[in-house]
Amino acid sequence: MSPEEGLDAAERLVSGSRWLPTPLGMLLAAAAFGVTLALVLYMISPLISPKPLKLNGAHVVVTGGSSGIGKCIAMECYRQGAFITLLARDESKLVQAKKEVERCAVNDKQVVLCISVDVSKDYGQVENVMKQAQEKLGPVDMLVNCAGTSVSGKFEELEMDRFRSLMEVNYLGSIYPTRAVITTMKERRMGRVVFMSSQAGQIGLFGYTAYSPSKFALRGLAESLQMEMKPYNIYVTVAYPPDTDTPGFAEENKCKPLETRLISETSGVYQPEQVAKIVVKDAMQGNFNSSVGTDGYLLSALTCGMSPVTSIMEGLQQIVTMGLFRTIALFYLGSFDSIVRRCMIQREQSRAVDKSEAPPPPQPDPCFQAPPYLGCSTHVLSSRFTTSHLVVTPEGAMLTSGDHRRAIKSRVRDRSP
Ligand SMILES: NC(=O)C1=CN([C@@H]2O[C@H](COP(=O)(O)OP(=O)(O)OC[C@H]3O[C@@H](n4cnc5c(N)ncnc54)[C@H](OP(=O)(O)O)[C@@H]3O)[C@@H](O)[C@H]2O)C=CC1
Ligand SMILES: CCCCCCCCCCCCCCCC(=O)[C@@H](N)CO
Repeated sequence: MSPEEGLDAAERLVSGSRWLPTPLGMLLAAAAFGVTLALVLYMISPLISPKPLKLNGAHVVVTGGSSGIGKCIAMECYRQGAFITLLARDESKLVQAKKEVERCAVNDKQVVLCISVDVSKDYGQVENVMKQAQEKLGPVDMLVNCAGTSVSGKFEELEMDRFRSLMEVNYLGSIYPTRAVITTMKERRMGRVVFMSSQAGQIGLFGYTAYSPSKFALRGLAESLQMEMKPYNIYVTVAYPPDTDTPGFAEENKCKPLETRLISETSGVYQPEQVAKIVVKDAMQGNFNSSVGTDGYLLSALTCGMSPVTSIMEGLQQIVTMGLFRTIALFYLGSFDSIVRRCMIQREQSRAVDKSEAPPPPQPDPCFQAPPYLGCSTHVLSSRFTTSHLVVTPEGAMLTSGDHRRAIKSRVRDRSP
């Protein structure tokens, strides 16, 4: 080879486009790497995921099992062959729920037991009831703490006693039943415990100064308990449902501030059957987190904090999406603040009109918690995410769009002579 030829060859090597990565080549390599990584992660994910619990023949205790979400959870478990104990206070509701659950039987050995008890008052009583249930149906495989209630209202208008009573029912009412079954679960080295929090247990909202803390508390309890119980193969699930169409929800709506209503509308209203299906599936799989709907998914990813992960995919998703979701969240927060501000301005304007133009309105329904307004005007409260028509009636009621509006209308009709 002459020196010129050698130089030529070297030049070809340096500039040799055949060997240098092209953009397409780089893309392919990245894709191959991504696919391999996903495959490896998928293969090792069962190593950190718990072994699913089979419900066939299992004993499931559902507190608050006589109504709403709790009743639907009991029905869902019964459909999978479980034996059920329902706990709640009102005996007639329990008997009615027992009948409904029994209709979901898949074999003729299944039993529904119901016992009346207040889960929030006396630990001794709750312990006794759990003993009775375990004597009849065997050790508890899954405990679903669903007994709970909600009250909304402005901080300074809520009765002082509410702050204590919500903490008692929603928080202590979950501690007592859990404490009563956990020792046996540890001995058997198996079990599932579900806590029913709420999306309002992930974000503090206008009107929920008494309710939200009682649901946030469950998260702290669940994280601590999970760390203690993991070596015993006991898995804890915290469920964070959005508004769900239940008797409890209907009751709550009677006295809900407009702001709370408008903000909650963001994530919609779900059916208890939908919520129950998701919660039961997550509990069986031993997932720490159980969320419902798109907003539920966003909220859970965003508020994962130091909570345990139960699959590698879940962890990866959290890592990748955190910044983006926080950005979206800032827009949501902005829109919630704007709802609150507009409602306040609205009230102040109506109050001013009220002062300048007497006659005094008829007795306002204290449940609306809105000062009496005069005149009938339509305003539009809108944000990027919520658009609702706010109608101020002569009686002082504020009507919003959709179902709430119809519901309130009928209430207004009922009240008028
Ligand atoms: N519906 C919703 O929009 C949402 C609800 N949640 C939560 O889900 C759970 C169930 O709600 P939902 O189905 O709407 O409620 P419901 O009011 O329809 O049912 C509540 C159940 O809990 C029982 N209960 C209440 N207090 C006690 C008590 N002290 N001791 C024993 N049992 C009690 C009730 O029976 P009894 O009164 O006879 O005792 C009833 O069986 C609650 O914890 C709630 O906070 C969370 C997010 C959204
Ligand atoms: C990326 C960020 C996404 C943020 C989405 C935020 C959505 C907030 C909606 C909160 C709804 C609260 C429902 C409470 C339900 C409840 O517990 C009561 N109904 C009980 O009766």
